[in-house]
Amino acid sequence: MIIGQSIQIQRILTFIDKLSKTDTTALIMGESGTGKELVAKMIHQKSSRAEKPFIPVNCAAIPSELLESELFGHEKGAFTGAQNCRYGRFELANEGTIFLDEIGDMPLHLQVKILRVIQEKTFERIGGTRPIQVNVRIIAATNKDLENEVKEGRFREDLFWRLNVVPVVIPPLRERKEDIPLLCEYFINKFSHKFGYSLQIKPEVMQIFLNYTWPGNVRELENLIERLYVLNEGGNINIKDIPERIRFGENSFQKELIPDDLNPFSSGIDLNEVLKEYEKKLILHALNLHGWIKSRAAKYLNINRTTLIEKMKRLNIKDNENED
Ligand SMILES: Nc1ncnc2c1ncn2[C@@H]1O[C@H](COP(=O)(O)OP(=O)(O)OP(=O)(O)O)[C@@H](O)[C@H]1O
Repeated sequence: MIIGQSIQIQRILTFIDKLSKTDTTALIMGESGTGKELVAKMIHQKSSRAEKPFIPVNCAAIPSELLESELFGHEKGAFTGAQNCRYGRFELANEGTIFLDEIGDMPLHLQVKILRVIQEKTFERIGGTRPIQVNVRIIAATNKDLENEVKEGRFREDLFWRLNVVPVVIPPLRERKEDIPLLCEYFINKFSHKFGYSLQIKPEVMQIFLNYTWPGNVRELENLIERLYVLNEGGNINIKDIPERIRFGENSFQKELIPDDLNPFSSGIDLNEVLKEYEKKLILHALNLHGWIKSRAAKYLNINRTTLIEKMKRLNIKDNENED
């Protein structure tokens, strides 16, 4: 089930409906963990091939020297150790769907064979001469910029255009934050069946989730909820239960970058947090420069003494006992 109320997810659901009524090749693009395999499975399950196999192949996880035999199989005696004839995944997926995950990592010589399967619906097993006919729908996915891979010569342009007939782009979770509460609810519900108890996320924790950038996308959120189930036997989830990486992730990263005004903040800026840190630095600088005499430091900063005291309290700057 694909969860999400964002416009982007609603649009993807419409795409899935349309794609499941046809037999065209589809290309799903998105960062790791955004749900590419889930979308591919859903297209298959809603299609007329639903009763037939859905065969996923992670092209990046299988060493390139094994990938060809994994995909296309081999004849008996095709190479040392090939004692029996072996069916490849294309044959196993016959009448169903093959999901070629991480297709951007597929070696060029295999891209040619894939192109031929798309165009002619035939291939040969390794060591074989007899063309084998298959009726397989191909859905491919990638987290790479395939157009760029084409430019760099690592991906065949003809295959790119063949795959890119109907591109589906799944945006990262940080670009559809309105899906986060729904996804939390969905995973809490899912794991409550497995663990036999439930969790509640406090609003301040949800705020942290909304501020975080989720580089591992939905998979990271799902893993976090499972982890919270393992470590907390039910009840409320408080801020202290959340790993520091998520609690302070972006902020601790930014703190290191503050001295350099023009640093490239690759994943966005929490302006209030950065300004607060910068203000604290300037106030500490002024206080140190003037021996922690607040009236002088305030004058140096061109603010009132009372404003300085107020700011020191807010920024948690401990007084150095030097009263003026
Ligand atoms: N919108 C969603 N609703 C419910 N579950 C989701 C959603 N998106 C992703 N998931 C879940 O998140 C996990 C990761 O999704 P999936 O494996 O489909 O991602 P992927 O993009 O194929 O990742 P990778 O590129 O690393 O292979 C899965 O458990 C999947 O069920």
